[in-house]
Amino acid sequence: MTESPVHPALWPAPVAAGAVDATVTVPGSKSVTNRGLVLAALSSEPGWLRRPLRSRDTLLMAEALRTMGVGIEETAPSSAAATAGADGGGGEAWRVIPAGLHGPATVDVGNAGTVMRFLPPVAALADGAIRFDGDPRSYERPLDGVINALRSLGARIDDDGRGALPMTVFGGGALEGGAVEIDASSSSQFVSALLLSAPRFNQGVEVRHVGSALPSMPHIRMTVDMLRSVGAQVDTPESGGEPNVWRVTPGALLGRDLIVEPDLSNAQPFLAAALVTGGRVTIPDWPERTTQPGDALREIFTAMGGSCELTERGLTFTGTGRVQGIDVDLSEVGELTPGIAAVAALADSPSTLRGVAHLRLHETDRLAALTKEINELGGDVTETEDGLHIRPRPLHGGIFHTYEDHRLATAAAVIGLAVPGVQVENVATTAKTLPDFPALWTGMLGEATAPARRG
Ligand SMILES: O=C(O)C1=C[C@@H](OP(=O)(O)O)[C@@H](O)[C@H](O)C1
Ligand SMILES: C=C(OP(=O)(O)O)C(=O)O
Repeated sequence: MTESPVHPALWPAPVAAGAVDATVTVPGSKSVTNRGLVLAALSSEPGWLRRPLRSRDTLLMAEALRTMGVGIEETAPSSAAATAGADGGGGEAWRVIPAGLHGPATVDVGNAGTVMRFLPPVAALADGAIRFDGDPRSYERPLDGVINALRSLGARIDDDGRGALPMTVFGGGALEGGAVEIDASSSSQFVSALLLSAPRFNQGVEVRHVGSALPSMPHIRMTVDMLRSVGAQVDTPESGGEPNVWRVTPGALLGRDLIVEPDLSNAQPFLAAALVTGGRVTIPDWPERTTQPGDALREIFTAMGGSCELTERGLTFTGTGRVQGIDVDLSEVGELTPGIAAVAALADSPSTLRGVAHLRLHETDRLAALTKEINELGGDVTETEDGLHIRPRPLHGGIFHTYEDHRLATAAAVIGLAVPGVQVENVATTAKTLPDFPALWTGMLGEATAPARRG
């Protein structure tokens, strides 16, 4: 159904005139916003999401829930409330009003992993047929773990036999739930999907992961934390349970008032700008404690050549002007890989990025795309079985193709800071999670720059 948006235009990535020195306010987290929407929709009372991310992935989530009957109202804060920060900082808020979930409905997942994985369990609780469709790439992304688990928990689902989109969930108004085994080694989102809806299953759920290592564990912790914050009882391996087993007890969820944290993975290109230009970037509202994987950037980028400080102003990252390569296992924080690869391509020593074989099934095959695009600029990147080996080389300008992958586009912009003539194909694809990226980027570069320390 939905054709993915085509924006073939080339965006000339700006070269940094010197060391950046900027404060960049990053919009809300995709992962928190979409979990917040699902949990609020399943609650027994209305709730609020303040500073929600408004991007393609989150608007698709909101629209899908609306088509199943949930009320999601946009509220623009009064100017007085905005000044006082009463809405959590002056941004828009969403009021979510749960209602009886029903079909018939059609859900457009776009290419959002969170929408295609988190909503089938919600649809199984609805009354009526819910059809799921999306961008061509969504047909290729793994969904079998969710489909098979839901079938074994009592749902009726018609797909074309591949265990993938498009498909229809025939909701019966309730789902039995219970114990289920899944192999979630291709996406942690399978586990998150089952846990998020489980308080509403008659028997709750016991999810047992069987298979090779689970990626993106912080995202599962985010799911558990957010479930607990709306009153769900969750047992986890970390809380003394069995390894690889999560249990959710059935029960009503509370409506709550959630202020969405800035998206720390989307802070990555801006922090990378400080690193590669030997400058300084502050991200306001960086949380002191968070389950977001982007928090790991403090350690990873420090190891690559900088220092950071968390104060009441936010996180300030300061580059030294020297960028070192890194040997790092990114299995917990896979979505940071494109941005780290971009910095590694500009470093003064080789890097090995490991533990991210599952990135071949993300928005695009990220390992193949990064290898091809960096090498076409003169780089020396090879794919390994589970990651990338990057040997820095002097790079030159050229077209950087982005394969409708927001993180390929932001990675290209980072390289463009140091390499004249990089043209980013379809920079508008950043709208998946960061619609204002080009304006934020030029805004950052428009703030004071000091003579570059790099080189
Ligand atoms: O649950 C989430 O919000 C996410 C989980 C991760 O998915 P995978 O485990 O499929 O990598 C991550 O890469 C994605 O960007 C967001
Ligand atoms: C993998 C990602 O997204 P999705 O939620 O579509 O899986 C990502 O944002 O890097």
